[in-house]
Amino acid sequence: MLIRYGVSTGFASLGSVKNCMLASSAVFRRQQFLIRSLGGYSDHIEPRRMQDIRSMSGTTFEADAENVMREITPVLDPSKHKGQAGKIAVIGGCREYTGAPYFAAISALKIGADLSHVFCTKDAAPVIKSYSPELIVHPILEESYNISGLEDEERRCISSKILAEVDKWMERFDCLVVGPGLGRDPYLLECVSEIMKHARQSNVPIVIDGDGLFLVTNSIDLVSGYPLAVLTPNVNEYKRLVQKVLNCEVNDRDAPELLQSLAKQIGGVTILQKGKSDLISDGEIAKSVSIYGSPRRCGGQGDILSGSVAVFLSWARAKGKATTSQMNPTVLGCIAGSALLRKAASLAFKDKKRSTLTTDIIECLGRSLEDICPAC
Ligand SMILES: NC(=O)C1=CN([C@@H]2O[C@H](COP(=O)(O)OP(=O)(O)OC[C@H]3O[C@@H](n4cnc5c(N)ncnc54)[C@H](OP(=O)(O)O)[C@@H]3O)[C@@H](O)[C@H]2O)[C@@H](O)CC1
Ligand SMILES: Nc1ncnc2c1ncn2[C@@H]1O[C@H](COP(=O)(O)OP(=O)(O)OP(=O)(O)O)[C@@H](O)[C@H]1O
Ligand SMILES: [Mg+2]
Repeated sequence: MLIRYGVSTGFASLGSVKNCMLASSAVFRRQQFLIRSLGGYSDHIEPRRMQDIRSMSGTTFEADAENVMREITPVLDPSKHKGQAGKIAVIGGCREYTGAPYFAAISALKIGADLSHVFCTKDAAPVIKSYSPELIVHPILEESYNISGLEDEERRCISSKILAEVDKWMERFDCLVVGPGLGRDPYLLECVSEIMKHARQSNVPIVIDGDGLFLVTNSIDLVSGYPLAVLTPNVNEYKRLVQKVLNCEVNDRDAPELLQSLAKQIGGVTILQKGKSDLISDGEIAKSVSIYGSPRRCGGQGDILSGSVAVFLSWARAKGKATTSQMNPTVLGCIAGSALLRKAASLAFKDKKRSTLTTDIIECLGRSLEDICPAC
């Protein structure tokens, strides 16, 4: 028997700035949100799903993260060749920040990607290389201070050389991570905008974090309507994004609804809102990951997350329709990346307590994944 559920299926209105400000009926909005979260596109809802919807009104959208990981993590098959488990590129690393791109890139390898590249500024490259021989580091990006005094034509020439260098590799990458330790130099960000446009033309997924979010918040067209874009904002980055796109303030009461409407408003990108619980939405469904992590808030954990999401998203895409959950691969990647980081942080904290650092968490990534998906 089908029950007529008297609400419109359209969630688009929630995405509008107007609705954000005129949030008059919390109950009505929650009903709409819950329907979408269950993947409901019809206005006919079966009784069991109605019950599900009611039971979810305590905002329990917890993802079955371990099953997601099991489903998308590839088996270690001797017939596979180098590269098939993932080729990731991090665009980040400048004079100030060398740790962040390293954390993202090395995390991708520790989880199981085969190759991890870093495209950074010339100053940052020797430092990042010295952290690890495993990373392939391209010293190609330029900041304004390095090209000051050059004519516009010469600057344009340098930009096109940078772009050509990244393009040589682009088609080979399974995912880009844009932003960890990128800095905010205007000339550098202009080049990175072009790199993102090329990635988009080549259908390469892009995880955007840190200063990449600063860039995207001010140039939302770079990601708008691109379903392979994943934004991973922390508290500050999320506030800035909401203010810019929805023209309203963040309010904890309707957090999942607001997130969902933000993702929808940016044309169906996936957003992983980091916090005490990580909330994930692609504008259609919303999930949370609340596995206990660590009370240590040392810098760099978001960088691990961006590298992890890139790997899991690549794996989820490679699985294609073979996953039973029917969820968007970008959402699956976010769920798995968030859960793994939290597990690793919890393991590291057990051992190191107050002295837990990001490098300790990275050392626990392998063991955390092994507990859920044994290699053999
Ligand atoms: N080792 C490295 O190389 C690392 C480099 N990194 C790179 O740095 C770049 C800038 O990224 P970001 O995260 O520092 O900038 P942003 O989000 O503006 O925060 C700035 C300030 O906001 C505050 N604040 C933060 N969280 C908050 C919260 N939950 N709730 C409340 N307040 C909060 C806090 O300020 P405070 O508490 O001091 O006032 C914080 O200091 C970017 O490229 C990134 O990748 C990092 O990845 C770390 C490791
Ligand atoms: N209050 C919290 N309690 C538990 N876990 C948290 C909390 N805040 C963040 N996290 C976890 O830490 C991860 C990184 O989030 P965080 O907000 O530190 O990112 P970030 O500020 O971008 O980090 P980074 O220092 O790398 O830039 C999140 O995925 C989340 O799982
Ligand atoms: Mg960050």
